[in-house]
Amino acid sequence: MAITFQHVTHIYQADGPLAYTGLDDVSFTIVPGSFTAIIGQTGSGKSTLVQHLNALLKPTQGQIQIGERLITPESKDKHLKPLRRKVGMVFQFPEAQLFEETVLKDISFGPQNFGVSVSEAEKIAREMLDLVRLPTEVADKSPFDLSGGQMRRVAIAGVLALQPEVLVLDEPTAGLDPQGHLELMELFADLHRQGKTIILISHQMEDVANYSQQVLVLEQGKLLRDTNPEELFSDSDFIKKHHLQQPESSRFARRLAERGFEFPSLPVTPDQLVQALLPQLGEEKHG
Ligand SMILES: Nc1ncnc2c1ncn2[C@@H]1O[C@H](COP(=O)(O)OP(=O)(O)OP(=O)(O)O)[C@@H](O)[C@H]1O
Repeated sequence: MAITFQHVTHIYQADGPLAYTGLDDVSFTIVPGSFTAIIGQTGSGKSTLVQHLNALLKPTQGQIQIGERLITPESKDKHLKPLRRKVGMVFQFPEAQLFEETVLKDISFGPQNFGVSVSEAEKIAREMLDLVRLPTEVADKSPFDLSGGQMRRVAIAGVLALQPEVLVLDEPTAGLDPQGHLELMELFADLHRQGKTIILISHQMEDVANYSQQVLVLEQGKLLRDTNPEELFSDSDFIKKHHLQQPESSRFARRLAERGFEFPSLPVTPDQLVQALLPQLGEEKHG
């Protein structure tokens, strides 16, 4: 399912004295099956942008094509259920939205809400537990008796239970320890390999470098760059000017090697990596 924003502007409280432009004339396309990172300083419009992906917010101007569905400022709130099923949203700290008395009931709530029978929904829920790598024993526990990382997996399993084509993740690893962080990122990478479109809001440039194929850089509601990690992190001036960080180079360098780039022997500093890559990027672009 492709997603295309065409000149999308979103103004909060557009008719009042406190009108504020959250997104400003933003255009881009996300192709099916891609892994897109959305980055930018706090308040740059990342959450505003992703809330348009399942029409929680609608554009004030412009339009958005999400698969077959066109969302315009005039779109009504009716018939959005199919879209909301196709685009799964994992908000920040999703475990705060757990509410059922058992893990199984929590995960099967979504499918049941979409008309799936209780037994079928529970079957899906068990499959999702496996998918997010939680042991089957947790099914009958209260979600509130689990660790923070496990609770988050339950919440993500609840979103995945609707079998969305697109998974939107708003800082999904915030507050997790490094191991929990890595395990979740690897889970998203697996889902991506299985064909899901992944859209990730992240402040962690390491993840942007290691997992994404497309990077959208926002600043004050404007789309500054629609690029890829190789080009983005090769542009030291842009990185400095917009207060972004260079990722640690070693894993990123390995990833570049897989794509046929040559790089200096490890370990390398980000600057050495950039110097080694710049000419090669030029060659890739032009020939
Ligand atoms: N409901 C709202 N009403 C008015 N302004 C809002 C509303 N929601 C967000 N904003 C403003 O829109 C701008 C973009 O907010 P948004 O939450 O999209 O940023 P963000 O990039 O996701 O930030 P963060 O990294 O802190 O989550 C901010 O200046 C914010 O204060």
